[in-house]
Amino acid sequence: MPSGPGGTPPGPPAVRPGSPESPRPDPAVAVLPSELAEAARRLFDGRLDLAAAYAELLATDGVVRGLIGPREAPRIWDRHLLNCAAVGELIPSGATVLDVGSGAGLPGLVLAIARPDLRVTLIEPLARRTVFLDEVVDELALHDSVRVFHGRAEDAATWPEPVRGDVVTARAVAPLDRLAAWCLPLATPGGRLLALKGSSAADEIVEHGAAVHRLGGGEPVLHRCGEGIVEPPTTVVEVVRERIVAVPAKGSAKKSRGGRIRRR
Ligand SMILES: C[S@@+](CC[C@H](N)C(=O)[O-])C[C@H]1O[C@@H](n2cnc3c(N)ncnc32)[C@H](O)[C@@H]1O
Repeated sequence: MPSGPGGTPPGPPAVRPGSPESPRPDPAVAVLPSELAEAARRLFDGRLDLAAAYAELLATDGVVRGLIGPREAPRIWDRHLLNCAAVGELIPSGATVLDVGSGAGLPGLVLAIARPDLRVTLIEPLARRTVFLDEVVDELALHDSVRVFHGRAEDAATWPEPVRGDVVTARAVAPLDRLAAWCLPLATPGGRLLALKGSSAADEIVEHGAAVHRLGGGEPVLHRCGEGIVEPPTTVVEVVRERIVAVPAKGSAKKSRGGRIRRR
């Protein structure tokens, strides 16, 4: 898979909402292609209808509102839903998952759909995106397992009410050193960062391994998820939070604006 900016996998390119590039697509564009049906059945099991409903929301409202590019709509299943769901094989049963930089819900909402045993928090600083995420949670009735945190990962880590997860996921958000700085403080001790990466994953491990270690992470491990199910398999860098290191004082990094979790 080609890499996006910062050595990340190519997330859906954003377009301006309401621009002429983003007319409302025909929902039929999100229909599951027959050649992917078996993979989708394996990954979503009894929740395939829910996955199809999310695919349609992404390919219609998600495009119209500029959350994903119009060219992504026909490849929602292979590049986005199946690619993200494959990561579930690295997540233990009943885990608490934080998805940093969820955007339109990738991979967090996909994992919540595929794995009803998980408790998922979607962390996203842009209001336009959290409004969409809240609406999808409503529409798909995922309230019991999904909550949306409106704010940056750095804010979630230092919030008075701890936001912590056994697993912290991130796709197309930042290079590995920055991800480790944002995500390791959100992992419970012994918990893990799972960074979905593109073809630069191995190079990033070499480049940022020392920084990851300084931030309390163990040696990064490269995984290929969904072998024999999705093509290409999803490349994931796993980092265990081995040590607790002090979080830099607020204000020493990028200025933070606080965050909130919408409660129901
Ligand atoms: C390229 S998008 C990827 C979205 C989604 N993960 C995907 O794969 O489609 C990067 C997302 O990271 C979010 N983001 C950027 N900095 C962040 C931070 N410090 N904490 C949490 N999210 C952040 C952005 O708002 C944006 O939604």
